[in-house]
Amino acid sequence: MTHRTRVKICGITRSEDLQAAIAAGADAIGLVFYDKSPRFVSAETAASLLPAIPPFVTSVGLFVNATSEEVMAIVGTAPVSMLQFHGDETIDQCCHAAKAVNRPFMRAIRMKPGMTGADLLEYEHSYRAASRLFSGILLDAFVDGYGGGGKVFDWSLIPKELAPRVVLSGGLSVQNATEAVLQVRPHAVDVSSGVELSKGIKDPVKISEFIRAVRAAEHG
Ligand SMILES: O=C(O)c1ccccc1N[C@@H]1O[C@H](COP(=O)(O)O)[C@@H](O)[C@H]1O
Repeated sequence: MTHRTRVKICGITRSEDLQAAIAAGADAIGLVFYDKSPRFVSAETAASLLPAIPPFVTSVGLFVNATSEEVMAIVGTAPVSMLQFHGDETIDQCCHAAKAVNRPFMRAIRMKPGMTGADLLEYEHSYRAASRLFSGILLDAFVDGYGGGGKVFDWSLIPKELAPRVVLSGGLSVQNATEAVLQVRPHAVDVSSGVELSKGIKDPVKISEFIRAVRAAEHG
């Protein structure tokens, strides 16, 4: 049986980009609540976008070093269905914030030079043991500014046994999506800058070609 690789389109800031992602078949929509990001959306903007997200499409709120109180305030206004912690948060901070809003969460791990597959297995194990709200790890390249840098990391570092539970991100695009899915066989892929016209502005053509490239790999 072929696995259907889930696709998250991250960094949506505008209604027309949201519509394009949904029409193309995205499984998840990422909203960046990090005010230093060019893809930042306020809780109010996010709240205005959320009603257009249909059932069975997950809304993901991305946070970088936010306090539990800040997460509570944002989710109170914009009730996303899942959290993504993409900064330097500790395990305790992630678990505490997720518990405060009773939402499942993903932990982004930025692949620092020297990080090994064993480190990834250890991270996953520690988070899983720490909270029932932990949903999985997202792997990204290590870039300045925490994320959205369009940089690819060495996929061969991902242990085979971990791949089916991983969200793969970092520099994915129409050009490498098929190869990424064929090589890694991740649970899901996450893309932001690779489907943009300019920072924070998505390209509907690139979104639909990206999802088509992922689907093509599923039969490869
Ligand atoms: O998109 C951002 O601006 C961002 C800022 C801070 C942390 C994470 C951010 N985005 C996430 O980074 C990865 C990789 O993005 P890209 O595809 O390489 O551009 C992805 O998960 C984004 O959601």
